[in-house]
Amino acid sequence: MNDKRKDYITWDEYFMAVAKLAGMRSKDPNSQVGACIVSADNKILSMGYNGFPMGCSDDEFPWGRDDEDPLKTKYVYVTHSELNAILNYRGGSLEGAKLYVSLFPCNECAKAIIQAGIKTVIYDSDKYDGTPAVMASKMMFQAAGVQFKKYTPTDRKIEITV
Ligand SMILES: O=c1[nH]c(=O)n([C@H]2C[C@H](O)[C@@H](COP(=O)(O)O)O2)cc1CO
Ligand SMILES: [Zn+2]
Repeated sequence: MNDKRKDYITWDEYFMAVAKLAGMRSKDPNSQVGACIVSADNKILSMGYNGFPMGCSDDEFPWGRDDEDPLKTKYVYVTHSELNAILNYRGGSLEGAKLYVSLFPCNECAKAIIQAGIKTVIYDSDKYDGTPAVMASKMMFQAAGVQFKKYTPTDRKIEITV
């Protein structure tokens, strides 16, 4: 029994699973998004999920998507998972870091990702591909030299009992 075990999870599986675990904290009834920021040498630096800013109650602010009054929708209040992960990092620079995220970043998050110095984005769902927000993100990432690559799912099911 000198050999190491063989069925350990890969770095990509680990960090995407951590991103999705963070997303499980989201109160959004429609899209739960999680993000995990990792250093170039594979150390987790920060995590985040989509939610309302501190002091803005999950029970009082609206979670709806459609209303003629934009103030009655979540969109004007919610902080995206990627921005939360960037803002949750209190350790200094994110230059050269990688971001794992369960949904392709919108244009506002893309701006923050670029300005934070994050150089690689690994995403899972791209369900808003083709929308102006995602098209703008992709254009900005390309212009700024941020690599983005789709996470390749494996057939491994990661289950945790807590
Ligand atoms: O990059 C993202 N990161 C992120 O956290 N979100 C959040 C904002 C909202 O709470 C939710 C999107 O809501 P919906 O799919 O119902 O439009 O996901 C949305 C995006 C992209 O749209
Ligand atoms: Zn966003």
